[in-house]
Amino acid sequence: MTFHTLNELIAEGVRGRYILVRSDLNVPLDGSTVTDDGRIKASLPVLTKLTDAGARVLVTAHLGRPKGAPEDKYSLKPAAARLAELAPFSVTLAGDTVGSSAKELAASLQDGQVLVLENVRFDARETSKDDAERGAFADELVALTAGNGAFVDDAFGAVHRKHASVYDVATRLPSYQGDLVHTEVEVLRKLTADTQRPYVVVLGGSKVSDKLAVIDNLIGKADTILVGGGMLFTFLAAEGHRVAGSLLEEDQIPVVQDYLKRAADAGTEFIVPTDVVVASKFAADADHETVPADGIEGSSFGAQGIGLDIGPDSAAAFADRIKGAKTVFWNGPMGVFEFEAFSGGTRAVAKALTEAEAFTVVGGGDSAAAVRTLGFADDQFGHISTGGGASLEYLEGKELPGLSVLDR
Ligand SMILES: Nc1ncnc2c1ncn2[C@@H]1O[C@H](COP(=O)(O)OP(=O)(O)O)[C@@H](O)[C@H]1O
Ligand SMILES: O=C(OP(=O)(O)O)[C@H](O)COP(=O)(O)O
Repeated sequence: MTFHTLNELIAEGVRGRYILVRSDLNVPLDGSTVTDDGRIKASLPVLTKLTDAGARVLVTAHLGRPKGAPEDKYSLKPAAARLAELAPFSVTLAGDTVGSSAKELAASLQDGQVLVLENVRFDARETSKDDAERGAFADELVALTAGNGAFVDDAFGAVHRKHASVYDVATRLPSYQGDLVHTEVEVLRKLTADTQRPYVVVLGGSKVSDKLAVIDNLIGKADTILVGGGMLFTFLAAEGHRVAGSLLEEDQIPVVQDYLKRAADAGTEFIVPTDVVVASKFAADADHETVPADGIEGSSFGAQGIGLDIGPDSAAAFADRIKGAKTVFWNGPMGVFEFEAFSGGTRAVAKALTEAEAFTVVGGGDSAAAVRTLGFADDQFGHISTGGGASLEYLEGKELPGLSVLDR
């Protein structure tokens, strides 16, 4: 695939033009505080280049997974405020996405200024499976560019989503690849073109069904897949164990059983935790204890117990595998690292990556936030990617709608 670049767009001239930029501002929040601004910082260079060149920039972005209607807790307010603090240009947030506020503020936008539109997922059409519905929303976004606009996709974390602000707008406007997307794709392209083995993939996090789907194509590609985070319970259930109140995708149990069956023949080894930290409730101050992975319901909390981290034996086994690898890709925290009591597995995995003599990539909004929150520095890893699901889908060899739509 070849893409029109941001530099080409700037060379064509952007002064006075409305440039629609899809950024990934999906940052972790604690109330209205941004707890990791990595994605905002990663979005700055493209916005700075465009504003320096005199563009009127309209930023589209999502935050979380609202249900197609405005919800205060998913507002881009905190992200836009942090962007405004960091940016050398003026930033305003519209009160809506394509409504009267967006239209009025866009109309009065000056050269070199940025208007962030409210969370695109406040409109159900953004994520609709229906092409016409998404198209109608894309038309309204494009209308804000006043007839002479262009589109820049710089939201690497969302390139695997066939959503209106990622995909459909690119079919309606001259479209360009942002520098962040370019850099991220280059790193992953090199990783897939020349994978040094052993190649270890570490998976965790809470987007369990998304990630279980990705594993299918990693079987036969990765030498070892370490399974932690929320998805480990579906693996334990697939092995016939009871997981009490832990995260479980019951309908995925047969899928995981199939993975486990196919893996050995394909030369991929799954390593599933042998011990788990079980808590009385989902809270920072919950009572907790470490139990064998096949004894979760036997913890003091019985059927109420929730597995919130991998146990220390599993963390040590994972660390060993990671240290023996030549390539490591990690997406998804091993546990609820936001609570200190359940951060041990994530910390151990992060430390092992920093100690491995390997090319290491950490992908995902929360995974990147985790390593920084736990005190690691970005330069201790080969690459910290802004996209978790997007990176994984790239590595499994899937076509990413947000990239293929930009192919010239
Ligand atoms: N056992 C678990 N139960 C519930 N949530 C978990 C568990 N392990 C990890 N998580 C949560 O997963 C979240 C990150 O998941 P995800 O969004 O999939 O990762 P990323 O953003 O890195 O792709 C974190 O907020 C963490 O608290
Ligand atoms: O946080 C994101 O993905 P990630 O958790 O896989 O890194 C992106 O912003 C995409 O969000 P989505 O998975 O709700 O489409």
